[in-house]
Amino acid sequence: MLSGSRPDVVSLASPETGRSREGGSLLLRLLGLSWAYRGRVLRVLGYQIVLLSLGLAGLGLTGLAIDILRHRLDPSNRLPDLPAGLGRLVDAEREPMRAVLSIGAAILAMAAARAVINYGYALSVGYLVHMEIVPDLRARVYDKLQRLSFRFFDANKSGSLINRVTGDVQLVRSFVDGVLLPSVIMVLSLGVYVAYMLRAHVLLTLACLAPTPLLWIASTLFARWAQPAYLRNRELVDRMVLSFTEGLQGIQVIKGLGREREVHRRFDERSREVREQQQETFRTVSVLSPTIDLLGQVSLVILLGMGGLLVTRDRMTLGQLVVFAGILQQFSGQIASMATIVNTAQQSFIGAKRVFEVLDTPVEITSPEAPARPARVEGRLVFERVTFGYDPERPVLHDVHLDVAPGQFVAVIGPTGAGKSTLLSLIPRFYDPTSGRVLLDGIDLRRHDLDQIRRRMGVVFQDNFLFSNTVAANIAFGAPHATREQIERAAVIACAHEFIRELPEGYDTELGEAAANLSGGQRQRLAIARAVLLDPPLLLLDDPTAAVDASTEREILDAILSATRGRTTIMATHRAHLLRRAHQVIVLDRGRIAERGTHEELLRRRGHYASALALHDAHAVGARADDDTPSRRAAAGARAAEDPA
Ligand SMILES: Nc1ncnc2c1ncn2[C@@H]1O[C@H](COP(=O)(O)OP(=O)(O)OP(=O)(O)O)[C@@H](O)[C@H]1O
Repeated sequence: MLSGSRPDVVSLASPETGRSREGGSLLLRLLGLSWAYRGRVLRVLGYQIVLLSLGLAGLGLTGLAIDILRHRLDPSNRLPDLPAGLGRLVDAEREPMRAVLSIGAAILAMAAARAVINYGYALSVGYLVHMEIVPDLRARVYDKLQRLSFRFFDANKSGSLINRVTGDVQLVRSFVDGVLLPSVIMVLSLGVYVAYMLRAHVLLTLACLAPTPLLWIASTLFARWAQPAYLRNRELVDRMVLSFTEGLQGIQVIKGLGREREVHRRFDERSREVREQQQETFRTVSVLSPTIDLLGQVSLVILLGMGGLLVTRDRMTLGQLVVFAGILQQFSGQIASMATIVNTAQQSFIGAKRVFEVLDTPVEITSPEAPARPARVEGRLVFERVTFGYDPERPVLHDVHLDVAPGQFVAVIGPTGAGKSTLLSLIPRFYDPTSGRVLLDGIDLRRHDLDQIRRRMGVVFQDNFLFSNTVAANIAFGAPHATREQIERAAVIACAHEFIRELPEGYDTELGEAAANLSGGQRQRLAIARAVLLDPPLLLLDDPTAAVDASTEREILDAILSATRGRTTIMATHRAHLLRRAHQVIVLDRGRIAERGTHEELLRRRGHYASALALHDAHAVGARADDDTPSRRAAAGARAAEDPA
């Protein structure tokens, strides 16, 4: 026997648990992710190496021009050696101005080349992050969310999930274009600059680089502060997004109860929390950049003092000092960009942690390695001593036994919270039992191929989601390759064909968001058509008449009865019209089967069943609770049984 799956943690890690996975492993993982795009990353770096070389060559040429001019003004100053190509074209000794102008033209040509290469670089980076990394990662997170089990969605708020697919994926992307590429470029440039400076003057270089360790200290201190601040920010944004989506999804209730102001105020509060936290973060982040900038300027002051001394003592030419200063300025510029890199890195680590949490969550409900794939499903369904709890310590179904023969119609009735929906949700394996087994045609559901069994079950809920697409596409949602004939046949079974034909464009009519342009009864019939499209041997209906008013109930009842014909059907319902037609009625009470039998048998017993029917009847007519004595309930149950619908 298979044991029930009981993962202890499906909730995404809290900040505390998340911290253990920080640092090195996160960085390695991000590097691993970037490795998948190494071709384009290398191309982008190639562009940068060319840009760097051109920049350095331009600076070197500027130094040459200055030294040629110095020699012209005072011939005792050494005339620099021109690069071979330029030396052959012009004699700097005899025609210094021509030499300077030629150098100027070369610098201009190189600047033009840099502009073109910069354009190619920008395009390449844009393509890499926006056309490759973000869509790939978003698809991976979305795909994982689709495969995760209901337990995961019970434990995690939609605001946080939405934010992970949208904002956090962008933060992960920023690791590539905001951290990895700039860091490699920075290290490369700094390496070249330092080599260049060392060649010009070792002591001067070491003196100028003396403040550099302070930069690392500043960055480390910042990183330590920033991680928790950025994590808190993501959580606050989660709450704001949740408040926003609830405001949209619950708009009917909000307006119905006149609570717009209250809801607006709550959203404002969430938004204010984000704003205030961001403001605080911004204040601290803003200290980093000037600090690093200031340290860079200290190097320049050292250069001016020491470099000036070297020139006056003729240990260095003025041109060399100018080139040195230019390179040091570039060096400081790169160091200043470190502030942005460190800041982006902290944000991308937090985003990555949250994205990886989703990607790493184990998929609790899966197919076995070698699943049973029976060619035909007869539809015999057996619950064998099934106990289940959303929290395994607190079962909501206790020791449930049930044997449903192929083609039988079983109705489940019971007071609210008795466990009817829960019982139904174990059949398509939305959850697995904590103990016991559910068998389909004698095989444990957990041994079946998950997709195959789900495709062989039609499911209709109390309130069914329809997509903003055509009527036909909605009916064929579970079977996109269904023919128009199959779609229409399903609609006929669901008593929906007539009203669909009367829609402006029939089956091609576009439904609005959540099918707001249809009535409740019409929406429910489309859901029934969707469930019966591929003629599933099993049909599960969870109180399908609950969300519709009395006037549309009759047409749905006909649709339901037509859909159940010839299939094993399990339906949670309180409708006497349906209960009377069930082969077996199960009465659930606090997660246990309290009674079972046919409608008539159970009515005669005047026990739980009669009470449950009566309770429903009493609610339906708005009876007062204090009238709800057992004898009244039984009598009302008998009345409900007479009710044709
Ligand atoms: N996703 C969930 N997570 C945790 N507890 C849940 C979840 N869904 C239902 N429950 C709890 O399980 C118990 C059974 O709920 P269930 O929805 O199965 O009852 P029901 O008989 O279908 O009720 P109703 O007639 O009101 O739909 C209830 O106590 C409910 O609070």
